[in-house]
Amino acid sequence: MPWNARANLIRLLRPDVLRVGLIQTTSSDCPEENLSTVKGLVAEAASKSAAFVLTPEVTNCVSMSRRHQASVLQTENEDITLSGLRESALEHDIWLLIGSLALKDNGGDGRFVNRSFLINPRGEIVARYDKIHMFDVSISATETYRESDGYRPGNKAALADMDGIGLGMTICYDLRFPRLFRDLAQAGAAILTVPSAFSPETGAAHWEILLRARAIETGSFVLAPAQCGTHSASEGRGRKTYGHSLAVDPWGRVLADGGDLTGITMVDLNLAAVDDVRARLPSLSHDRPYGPVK
Ligand SMILES: O=C(O)CNC(=O)[C@H](CS)NC(=O)CCC(=O)C(=O)O
Repeated sequence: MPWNARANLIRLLRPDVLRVGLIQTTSSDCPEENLSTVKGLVAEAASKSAAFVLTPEVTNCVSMSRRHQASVLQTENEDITLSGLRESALEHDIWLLIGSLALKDNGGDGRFVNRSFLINPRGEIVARYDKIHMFDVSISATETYRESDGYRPGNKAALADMDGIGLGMTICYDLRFPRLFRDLAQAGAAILTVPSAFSPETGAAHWEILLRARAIETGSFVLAPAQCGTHSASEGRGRKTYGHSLAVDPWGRVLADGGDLTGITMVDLNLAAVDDVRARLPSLSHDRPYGPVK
């Protein structure tokens, strides 16, 4: 299909081939600064002909200080990152997954939400997903996280329609819950997104193998844009993240790895691989009932 043959259909490089840009950043705890960095990277990905661009978890603000978050985070309606990146999608005529934004929640219980957005080339929000599984983990004495102290978990899976491509939306720690990925794929997802801010320790041990496992189990593409490096913090302790934004094909092959540094990783997805792999190895349709485990 030629470029822009139909305004309502996603741009393909050639039949079945979707060009994707994974953005890897080291977001600070300053939303204005992060927005300007990410807008630049989105423009760069678009100039390299990406039709679909993805940003990591908490694109707008990486902070371990609930007090600082309370002073800089905004509600969805006010958020400058959301409005700024919707403009970028429109300007560059791309689909955009904002991996997630930390937001104040209207009418919630006072906690923030960790929310992913799919934006279409007209700059409209077509899907939202609130992270379901909270990273409440003590990896070591110095490495502890209590995500549910600050964030209210979601309770709804999100399957979005990206011009006919089923997109299953997840975030970071969700990666450890394979049933969510299976449910999304069985409901029609061909691409599963896992925007992340993984810890360096668990990242080195688990990141690639879990992403590849989710791709293999579901016969889907897995796209995982990630935060990387050492995040500066004006308040509270700083934080390090693992990086290695990854694109995996439905056979479990790593198509691209963003390494340790900020920037864009471009990758072309041959969408026909989804049907091809699922036809050759149809485990996604081979579930059998087995009753409760006793
Ligand atoms: O806290 C925020 O502002 C945004 N949330 C995150 O960065 C979350 C909770 S700390 N990170 C993860 O889920 C990493 C999971 C991970 O590293 C693993 O599963 O091993």
